[in-house]
Amino acid sequence: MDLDEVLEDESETDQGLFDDLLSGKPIFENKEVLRPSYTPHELPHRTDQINKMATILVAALRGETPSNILIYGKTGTGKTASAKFVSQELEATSEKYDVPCRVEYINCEVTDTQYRVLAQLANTFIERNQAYVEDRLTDLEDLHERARVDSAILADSNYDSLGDLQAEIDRLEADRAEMEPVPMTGWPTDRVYSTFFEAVDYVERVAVIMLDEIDKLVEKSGDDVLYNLSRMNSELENSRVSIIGISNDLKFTDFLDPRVKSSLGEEEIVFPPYDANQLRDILTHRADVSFKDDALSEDVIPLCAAFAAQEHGDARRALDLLRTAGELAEREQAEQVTEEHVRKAQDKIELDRVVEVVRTLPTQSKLVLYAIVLHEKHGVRNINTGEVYNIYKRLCTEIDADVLTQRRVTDLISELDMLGIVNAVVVSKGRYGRTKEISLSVPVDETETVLQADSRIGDVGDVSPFLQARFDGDHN
Ligand SMILES: Nc1ncnc2c1ncn2[C@@H]1O[C@H](COP(=O)(O)OP(=O)(O)OP(=O)(O)O)[C@@H](O)[C@H]1O
Repeated sequence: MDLDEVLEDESETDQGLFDDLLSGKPIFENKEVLRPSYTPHELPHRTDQINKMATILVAALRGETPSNILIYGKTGTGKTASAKFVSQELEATSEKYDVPCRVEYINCEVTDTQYRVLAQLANTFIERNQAYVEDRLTDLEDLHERARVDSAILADSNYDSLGDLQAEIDRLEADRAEMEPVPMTGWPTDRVYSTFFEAVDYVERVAVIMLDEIDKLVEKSGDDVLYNLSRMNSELENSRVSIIGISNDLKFTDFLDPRVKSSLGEEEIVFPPYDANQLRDILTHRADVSFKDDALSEDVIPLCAAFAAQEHGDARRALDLLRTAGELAEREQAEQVTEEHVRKAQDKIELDRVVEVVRTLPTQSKLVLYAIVLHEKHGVRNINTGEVYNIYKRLCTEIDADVLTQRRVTDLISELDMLGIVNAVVVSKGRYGRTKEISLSVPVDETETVLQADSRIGDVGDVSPFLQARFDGDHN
């Protein structure tokens, strides 16, 4: 087949679906760098916090117990990224100097009960101990082989005789047989705790336990696990445990037992929100690696930084905006990312947030919201609670759901208000008292689509004739 034939042949099978998309100049050099999962090697404007953490944790490298640390700061202020960066450095240095030091990271939003936290810790240390025992056994069995040929080599070891050596091998094998992982449910908590305790104390080491989103753990399961972890050191013989707690919520320690509170908060490090200039630096650092040269027009980074600074200085939001703006430009096959793309990205992120919030509402709240949406769709705004309630009741009957009292519905409306989905303002009606005027703060069509995607709400039949009559009656 010559070239012409190949081309002709290809044109028959290849519809050019991807060619168009590939033909534009690429915007990104490496998009992964803008994703939340990426841990940056450089964290501008966090030097003070990183140095402070390192000054406290260096004790671990001296074989001492580092003070416990509590890290506070709003979302997206670099707490997790900084703590992970310091942990990686700590473990790397501990390997370099052969000091046994381990950092265990636990995300308490996922691992949110005392049982799960202890089980995860126990299993990690059991795995480490198993690896340690395997290595030791390999070395000792090798020594045993060689000593059987020439027992003189034992003089350089810790063993006086082949019998001693064999006894140590037997002991390790017995330990190995006993190392049983903790199941993810089913054991009494005491047993999980003592298994973790024995696992961590099996060899000499400093274990730094990093509890990210620690406030979620306390909220869900109380402070027992923190109490148990913080008093372990007085009973451990070989190892030491130190805790780093990370929290968005400055007030969560109010709920702690005073002993836990003072032990956990031995050192406190605050991560303040970033201002627009700092966000600009952070974005510039990341953009250098993630975008092609000249892919960003001049005002893109300052605008992303300004938008994110308005939202409590959140670096995650700033990076999301930059990545989404880049993706929108890529989709349009634009040569450059522009201010317009950033504005569209801002709208898109906001809409995604709303969709997520609405999608995860409980059914009753969805019904109340649907009642408000239906009013808006019929051009009726600023309705009062009674009007919402009437349609809500009708919707409940349609899908056979329990009908809540008007008082409960009022509470649900307040919750929707707090989530930023509706706007409920109290207005005075003179001598008729005060009433709430409720309107939707989010786009009506998208909200309706998300609500209808719920299988129960999707079952609502055609309510428009009923609604039309009602609206006509009430508002004309
Ligand atoms: N100084 C910085 N330099 C570079 N990237 C940063 C910096 N601070 C934060 N980031 C990035 O911002 C995103 C959010 O940071 P991080 O997860 O550390 O925030 P956080 O304070 O732990 O937030 P949350 O409490 O919501 O978990 C991550 O992608 C992180 O890499």
